[in-house]
Amino acid sequence: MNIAKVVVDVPASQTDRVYDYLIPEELINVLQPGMRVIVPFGNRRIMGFVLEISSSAEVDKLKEIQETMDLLPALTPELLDLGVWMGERTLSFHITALQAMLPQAMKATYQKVLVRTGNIPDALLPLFQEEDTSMYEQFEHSGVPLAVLQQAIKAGQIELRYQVNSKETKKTIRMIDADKSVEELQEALSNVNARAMKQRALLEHFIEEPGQIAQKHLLEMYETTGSTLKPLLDAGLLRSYDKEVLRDPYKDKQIERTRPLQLSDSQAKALEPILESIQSEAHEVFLLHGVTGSGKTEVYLQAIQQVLEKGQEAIVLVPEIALTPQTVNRFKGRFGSEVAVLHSALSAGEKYDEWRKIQRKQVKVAVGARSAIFAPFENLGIIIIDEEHETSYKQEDHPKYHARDIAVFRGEYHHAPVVLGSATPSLESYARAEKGVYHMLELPERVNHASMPDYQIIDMRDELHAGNRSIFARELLEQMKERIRRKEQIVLFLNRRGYSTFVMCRDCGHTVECPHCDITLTYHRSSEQLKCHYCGYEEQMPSICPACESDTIRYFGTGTQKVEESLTQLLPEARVIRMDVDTTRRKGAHEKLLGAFGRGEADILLGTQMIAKGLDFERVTLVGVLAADSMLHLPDFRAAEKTFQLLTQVSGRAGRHSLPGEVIIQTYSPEHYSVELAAAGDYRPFFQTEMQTRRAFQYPPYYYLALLTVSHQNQVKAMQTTQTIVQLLQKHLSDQVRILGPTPSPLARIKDRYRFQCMVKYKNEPNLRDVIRRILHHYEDARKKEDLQIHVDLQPYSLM
Ligand SMILES: Nc1ncnc2c1ncn2[C@@H]1O[C@H](COP(=O)(O)OP(=O)(O)OP(=O)(O)O)[C@@H](O)[C@H]1O
Ligand SMILES: [Zn+2]
Ligand SMILES: [Zn+2]
Repeated sequence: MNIAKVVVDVPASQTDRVYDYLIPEELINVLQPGMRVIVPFGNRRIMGFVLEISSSAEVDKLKEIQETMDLLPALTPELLDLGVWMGERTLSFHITALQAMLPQAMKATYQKVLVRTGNIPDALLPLFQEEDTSMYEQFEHSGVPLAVLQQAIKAGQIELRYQVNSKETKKTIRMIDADKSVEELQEALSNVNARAMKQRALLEHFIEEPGQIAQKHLLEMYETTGSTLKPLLDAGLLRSYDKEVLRDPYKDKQIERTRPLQLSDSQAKALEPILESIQSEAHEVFLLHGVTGSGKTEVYLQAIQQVLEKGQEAIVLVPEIALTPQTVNRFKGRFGSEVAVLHSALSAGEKYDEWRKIQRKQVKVAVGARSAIFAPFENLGIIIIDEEHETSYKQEDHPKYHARDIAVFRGEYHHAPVVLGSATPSLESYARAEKGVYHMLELPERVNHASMPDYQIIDMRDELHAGNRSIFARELLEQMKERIRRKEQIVLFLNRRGYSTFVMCRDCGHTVECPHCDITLTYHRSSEQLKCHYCGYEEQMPSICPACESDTIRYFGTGTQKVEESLTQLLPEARVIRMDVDTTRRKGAHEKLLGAFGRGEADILLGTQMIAKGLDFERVTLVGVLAADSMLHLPDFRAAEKTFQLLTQVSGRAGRHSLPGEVIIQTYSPEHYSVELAAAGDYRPFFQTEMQTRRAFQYPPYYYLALLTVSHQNQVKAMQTTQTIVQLLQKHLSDQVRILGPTPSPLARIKDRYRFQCMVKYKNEPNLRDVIRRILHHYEDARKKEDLQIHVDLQPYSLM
């Protein structure tokens, strides 16, 4: 068993295979599948994953593995299997799929450090001496066999950490400890001037309470500063050093512990089959369809509790924008320090620390956005995907996986249930549940007998005809005044997607576009700049029209800033909190703003997508949607579905507790079924209507899609390549497929590259992946040498 099968970190189709390497003497019995190693490749040293240890090789002359990066596998056997499957499914390189499962910090350049975490064996003592850490290099020069170190690591006595060579990944705190015996300190104390009270106090501290203490804490305790400490350090009585700490971003927060609630009848009914699946270890996918405020989270919590009682682990996925402190606290409140949170707002280092807690089995629940689906648990008892319809569960970069598919893979592997929860399930999932592929569970009512809110749809064209040119319909303004009078709260939602503030000349109609992309520039008021959201291009807002030189060039559209200004004019008494990318850029800002709103420090919460989900505030009784149809006109077959989902979610913030809620929807398309049916608050009629459209136009869930996008600086080249690809597809696929294209992409040019696409619609095409793989292979040279790009997205969510 001295051969390792290795996938190397060279993402290209020629190298997308397994290589054999010889395991050197000192790594035999140390290397395990899932560890990363450094191997010679050509004339380079590169990283690779060990997939398997074997006794036979394909070829005779083998190169040797140079060193190992890990002493504990970075990927479990399950995740190694998943890597193969994911690579196949998403047409990604195997190495890309494997890398995607690790936290960012592990992909960067690193430095290995050994950290003392228990009583260490004698052989390793010299490495540490008095310190708690030792550079790995020292170990390499020590002559101690790797197996000894590995044993100590497995026994939890030492930990191997990757310190990324950037500041943010490593967090240390300054510690102070006595550097002399208690007797010596006592003697020193008698020599300290009696008037140096604070110095004496510090020395007395270490006499009475020997042991290390954080400097900050020590100084606070004795209400003194570093200048008191310094003479004691200089005299060698005390010593200071930095200690690495595992960051816990939620540590300092007091989170109130909660207990399981008495379930309503329908909650209990929904929980029952999930518990059964957990108990009997029979994998099943559940679709928990529950209206907003129906208590889905409580069902998740109680299912997780059962899993923990069985000694198993749980993954909970929440969309990025719903990963608010409020959401996190619901899990932390129930399971305390058993919970790790994987959130993209954390620094790379913080994320890495949370990941390590999972790897080291210090936690049992992982709550996080999409990539948390790869949490390296080995005894999973349940996977929950909340708001399962969210398109952010699909990764847009390679590997282009959907978290739902990964969840099902892992659920099958662990014989564990997967629970997909939503008030507005994706059409794909609901259709599967109707067919019996998924097990449908329903929560048709809100908890505590709270009723669903009342709806009003307001046609903004009527407002205009009646002479109202403001952003707010008269009715909405009246209702807002009323709520403020009653000391209730209001949520105002403005959908920014597809509704940007663009600049147009009133005289000639000229709009200012990005010189590199076929898209209008967006006006940013704070900097008076026009920006391109695709390539980052910026220019000064012009004062005269570049086309006709008239000075009537203005910005159009409604941004949150503009709404806020209007509110100040029309409702000067209202206290407004605005939440958008601008006001939440700073770390912790999100939490602060929501906290203030929760404490009633504002009457109106005005925001974009980020306030649509997960918020549960008792006094919110009015929700206003300012532009319901802004998304309807996007070139996306899911436009109606997304509109319906968003309207339902936002509306769901109103009247969740004892006070009744009301929703006012402003729109220019009041007759559109997605607006009407969202107002009716009924999912099924929407599902049925939308399914008919999908069937008629041959879209999912009736058909599968593959989207190929070709881009090149030369427009003709991009077009012709797409044309050839279409011909190849036609030749090699069955007659059942429909191939659309070549057509220019909706975003026809980005960063000076022209983009063309073709779309394959199919029901059953077992050859498809092979054919596409061959096409990609065929263009491999051109992609490298001529800078041709071909992107393949199977089951795409972004069609732009
Ligand atoms: N059995 C119960 N008894 C009392 N209160 C409950 C119960 N279940 C849930 N709640 C409370 O009801 C409120 C709404 O529940 P929850 O937020 O879980 O609903 P949800 O279905 O996840 O809603 P949404 O989809 O809108 O986020 C919460 O404040 C929750 O604490
Ligand atoms: Zn003009
Ligand atoms: Zn641009």
